[in-house]
Amino acid sequence: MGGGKGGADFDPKGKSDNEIRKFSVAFMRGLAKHIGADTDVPAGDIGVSPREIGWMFGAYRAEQNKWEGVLTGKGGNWGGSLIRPEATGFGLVYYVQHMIQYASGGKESFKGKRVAISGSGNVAQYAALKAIELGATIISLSDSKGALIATDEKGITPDLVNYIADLKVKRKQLTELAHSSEYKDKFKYIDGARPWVHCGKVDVVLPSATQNEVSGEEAEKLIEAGAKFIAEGSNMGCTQDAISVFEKHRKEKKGEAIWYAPGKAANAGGVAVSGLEMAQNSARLKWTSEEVDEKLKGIMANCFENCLATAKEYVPSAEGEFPSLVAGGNIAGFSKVAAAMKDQGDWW
Ligand SMILES: NC(=O)C1=CN([C@@H]2O[C@H](COP(=O)(O)OP(=O)(O)OC[C@H]3O[C@@H](n4cnc5c(N)ncnc54)[C@H](OP(=O)(O)O)[C@@H]3O)[C@@H](O)[C@H]2O)C=CC1
Ligand SMILES: O=C(O)CCC(=O)C(=O)O
Repeated sequence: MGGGKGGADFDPKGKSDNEIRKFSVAFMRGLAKHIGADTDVPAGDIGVSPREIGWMFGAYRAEQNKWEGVLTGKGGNWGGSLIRPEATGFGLVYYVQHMIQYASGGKESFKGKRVAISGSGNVAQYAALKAIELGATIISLSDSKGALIATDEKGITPDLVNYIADLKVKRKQLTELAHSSEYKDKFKYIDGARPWVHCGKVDVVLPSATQNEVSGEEAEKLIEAGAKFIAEGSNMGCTQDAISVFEKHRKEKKGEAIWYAPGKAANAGGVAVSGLEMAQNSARLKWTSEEVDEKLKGIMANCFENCLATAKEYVPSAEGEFPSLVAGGNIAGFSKVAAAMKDQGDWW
C-alpha cells in the first residue's frame, strides 16, 4: 500500500469517458494477476478519481472472479471508506496543526493564517476546505496551466473550491474561471505560473499538485514573504534545492525559522485511511465519517510525534532549534523497515 508507485503514460485530458473506461479496463486486465489484497494494493493518484477506480475494480473482480478489497479509494456503495476522498488533504492540515502548536507553544492555530496551496485536485481541494474550516484564508490554488491568486480579503471560499471541484471532474482547467462572472473579480489568474512568488504575505505553504514544484529560488522567496510552515501534500513536492534552503534556515534562525515537513509524513493521511478501508473490507463492516476522521486525527498526531521524537533522539540540535522533521521522518521510516527485515531474517 502507498509506498510502491506505478502508473501509465495515458493522458486522460481530451479523451472521452468511454475511452478512459476502455483504457482502465484493459490496464487492469494486465495488472490483475500481479496484485491482491495481501500482495500489493494500488490506489488512485494524479489523474485517477473514484470513477477510474470503479472501472478498474470491476475489471479486477471480473478477471479474478472474486470480491476483495484490493483497490482503495473505492466508491462508498461497494467497499469504499468514508473520509478516504478527504483523507490526504485533511491529514495534511492536521499534521500542520501540530507543527503550529509545537512552534508557538500552543498559542497559535490555523486561525488567521494565510495559506498558499498549489494544485486544485483531490489533495488541494480538501486541504483548502479543512484549513478554511479552521479559520485560515486560502490565497492560492493552481493547476498544470496556471495559478489562481485571491485578490479579495476573504480568499478562496468553499464555494469557489466546490466550483473548481466540478470543473476538475469534467477535466477542465482553471482558465475557465476567467469567464465566470461570479468569480472573475475575486482573483487574479496567472497563466503558466506556480503560485509561490505571487502570493504576497504568507504563513503556511502546502504544495499539493505534483513533484518538484518548489525550486530553491521559490523557497527563498517564500521565506522572504514570511512563510513559517511548509508541508508537502504532494509526493516530493519540494526540490532538493528547496529542502536545503528550508533546512539551512531552520538551523540558522532557530525559533524564527520556516519549518519543513516532508510528504512521506505530512501526506500520509491518504494511505492511512486506505489502510482503514482495507481493515473495514476485511472485517465486512463500515465505520461512520466521525469514526474514520477521529482515527485519522490520531494517526496524524502519532506521525508528527514520531518524526519529532526520532529527530530529537538521532539528530543533535542547538537550543531553540526546531527538530528536523525530514530527518525524523526518514530515520523513523528506515528503522521500522530495517527492524522488521532483521526480525524476518532478510539481513543479519
Ligand atoms: N490523492 C491522494 O490520496 C494522495 C496524493 N498524493 C500526492 O498529492 C499530489 C496531488 O495528487 P491528487 O490531488 O490526488 O491528484 P489530482 O489528479 O487530483 O490533482 C493533481 C493536481 O496537480 C496539477 N498538476 C498535475 N501535473 C502537474 C504539473 N506537471 N505541473 C503543475 N500542476 C500539475 C493538476 O492540474 P490539472 O488539473 O491541470 O491536471 C491538478 O490540479 C501528487 O503528488 C500525489 O502523488 C499523496 C498522497 C495521497
Ligand atoms: O491510498 C494509498 O494507498 C496511496 C495514496 C497515495 O497516493 C500516496 O500515499 O502517495
